[in-house]
Amino acid sequence: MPLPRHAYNAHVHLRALTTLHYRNLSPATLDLPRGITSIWGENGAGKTNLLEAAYLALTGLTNAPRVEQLVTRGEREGYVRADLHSGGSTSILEVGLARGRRHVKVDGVRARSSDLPRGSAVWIRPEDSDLVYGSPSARRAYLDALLSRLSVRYAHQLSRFERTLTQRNAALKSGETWAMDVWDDALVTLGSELMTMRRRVLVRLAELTQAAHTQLGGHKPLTLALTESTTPETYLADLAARRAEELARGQTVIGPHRDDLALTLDLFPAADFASRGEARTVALALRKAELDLLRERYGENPVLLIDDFTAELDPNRRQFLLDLAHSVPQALVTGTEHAPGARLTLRAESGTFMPDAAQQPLPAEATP
Ligand SMILES: Nc1ncnc2c1ncn2[C@@H]1O[C@H](COP(=O)(O)OP(=O)(O)OP(=O)(O)O)[C@@H](O)[C@H]1O
Repeated sequence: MPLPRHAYNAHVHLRALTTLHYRNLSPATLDLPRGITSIWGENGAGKTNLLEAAYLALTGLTNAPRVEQLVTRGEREGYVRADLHSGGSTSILEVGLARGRRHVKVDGVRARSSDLPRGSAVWIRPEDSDLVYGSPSARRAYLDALLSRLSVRYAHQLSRFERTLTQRNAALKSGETWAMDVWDDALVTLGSELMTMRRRVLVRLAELTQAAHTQLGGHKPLTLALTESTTPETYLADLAARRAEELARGQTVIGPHRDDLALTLDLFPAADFASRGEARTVALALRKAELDLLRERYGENPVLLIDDFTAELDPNRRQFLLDLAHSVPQALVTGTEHAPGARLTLRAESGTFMPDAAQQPLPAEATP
């Protein structure tokens, strides 16, 4: 079923993306129209790097384990900048990468990563199947990242929880239990709030994921549920009951850091039983739900970043991706061939992106 075009009026428009010393990308500013920008080229040309740079500049987020990896080898510092039109005005979002850290500015003023508009982009990647096949930590990371983008409070409480957990684990390892009640109280307060917020979001996330799964032609019933190691109501008592085990293992064995987002297909755990195609369909449904939740939360359409639509061999799923790209006001779509219906087509080659003369551009749309 084709998706409605431009279901929401308000949207963000990434007008230009600048990169300097970012991975293999040549320093450049790319002017980007609304509609689909197709970026195509051979393996290793830098297509993923460009989407990663756009995601970082828009949201302040990265999947890279270390910031150093983002800086061009041999350089000391890197930089990305997004000229973002949203809500009638244009903001300049800048992320500097230096000494292993991200340095953020919004309109020239120093800011925190959390000040960037976290609902401004959704990134769909071939690796998303790891959400289904990977360990619980991959699904927890998806849930935590999504909730952190929906709620500044969640992001804040999550980082406080993680700090408290580290300190509590250190106390367990050293056997210094004299302050354990203090750690327990802090952990339970923070962890219970995280669990409650996860439960609340899960209801809508499940509805939206199931709807997208059906749209994608997934035939088996899909369910999403939280597998919880404890509950807000029993957390404190459960910690006390597990104290001896925790001391023996030197770590906190229950809490939201141990929970999972259980995905079942036809009542069987998708992680163990889904076929490769079924897993890909579930992963795409989760990303579509992320897009829907972000636009419900912020009332704006995020910029959609689709990495390697050509990796999608199933015709239904490939069409779904292209329909999705057409259903939002702006999408950057990479692949080893060009995406049909693009307003701008860029040929990627060794970290450079040149307008593709062979592709007839569509007429530009008026911008406010
Ligand atoms: N920090 C870095 N400095 C320089 N080059 C890097 C850095 N990090 C990654 N690269 C290189 O960037 C190149 C392009 O990677 P990228 O994943 O963007 O390619 P791609 O066009 O998406 O390819 P594919 O179609 O295979 O996914 C790779 O050859 C990689 O080695």
